[in-house]
Amino acid sequence: MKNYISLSDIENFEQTITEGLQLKNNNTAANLGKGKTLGMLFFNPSLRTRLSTEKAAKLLGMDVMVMNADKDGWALEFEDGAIMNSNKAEHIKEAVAVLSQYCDIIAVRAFPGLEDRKKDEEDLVIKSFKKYATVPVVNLESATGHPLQALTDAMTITELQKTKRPKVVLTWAPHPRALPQSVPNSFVEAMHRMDVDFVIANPPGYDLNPEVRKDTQVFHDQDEALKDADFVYVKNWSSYESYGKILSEGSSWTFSGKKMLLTNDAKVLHCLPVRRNVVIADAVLDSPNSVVIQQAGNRTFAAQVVLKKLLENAGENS
Ligand SMILES: NCCC[C@H](NC(=O)CCC(=O)O)C(=O)O
Ligand SMILES: NC(=O)OP(=O)(O)O
Repeated sequence: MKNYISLSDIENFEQTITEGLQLKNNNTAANLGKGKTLGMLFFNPSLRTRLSTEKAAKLLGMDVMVMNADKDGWALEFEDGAIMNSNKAEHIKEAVAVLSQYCDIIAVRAFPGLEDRKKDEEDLVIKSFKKYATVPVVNLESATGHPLQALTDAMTITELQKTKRPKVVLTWAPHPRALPQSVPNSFVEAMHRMDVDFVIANPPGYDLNPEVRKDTQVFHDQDEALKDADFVYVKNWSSYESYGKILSEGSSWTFSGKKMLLTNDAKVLHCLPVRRNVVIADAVLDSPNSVVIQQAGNRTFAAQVVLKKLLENAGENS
């Protein structure tokens, strides 16, 4: 693996899931990253991604540098040929070229603006890092995807599945703020690469990008979709069609104890942070069906297997 920008950078998905779960039980790569540095740049807040990726790097023996690039760095210009006489002090070309000398792997978080669909779909920040970096680049959640989260989700389902082909439901839930489609996009991509019976439930107007969901069955009736589910992934996202908009409060879509009864005693996943009693009810989050803490724990090992593959590839090429 040269970079980890999207799930498609993983060649053998099943093998990667297995390797991630093996690392959880037995850290066989504790020295692989000795003398190497991971640099992480955050343009948005984070708890899990920041700390689990730092931990993963340290489990591989790497040094880690973290920067809140939105607050502490110079305002970056991304446009080619820009005349920089306004508020942007540094061009991405210099910034990334410099970072590539300090770091052996660069990881970046940059959420979408959710105002201009075309612009967000260009995923300019992460793509620019990839373009100008001379070292591998990792996506810590970009405008269109959150592939470290999706690998974690796939590992968690694999770890917990009791049947060969479980039913997995991705359901939309309400939220007071407009959120990215990045997490559901990458989760859909992950489910397409697993042997699962996968469906999506969301209100009308919230259908995800057709290029991502492909031929996945979409229910606009949540109760119908939840029937016999073995895993329910609850997540809010803003509208893709009416781009970035909140179309309805949709409180009837909150994942409650009553909704839980429609499922096959399903395990409930969420990437966190979760708004209690808006997205998922206390009765569910505080029940044994909720696996959100185990899921967040797996973030470390998803990050570890990705960093391991990037280090191995760099080692082969040096
Ligand atoms: N990576 C975890 C999710 C990050 C982001 N959630 C948020 O911004 C929630 C913040 C809030 O609840 O106000 C999202 O949905 O993509
Ligand atoms: N799930 C996730 O990415 O969490 P953070 O936003 O806290 O990193």
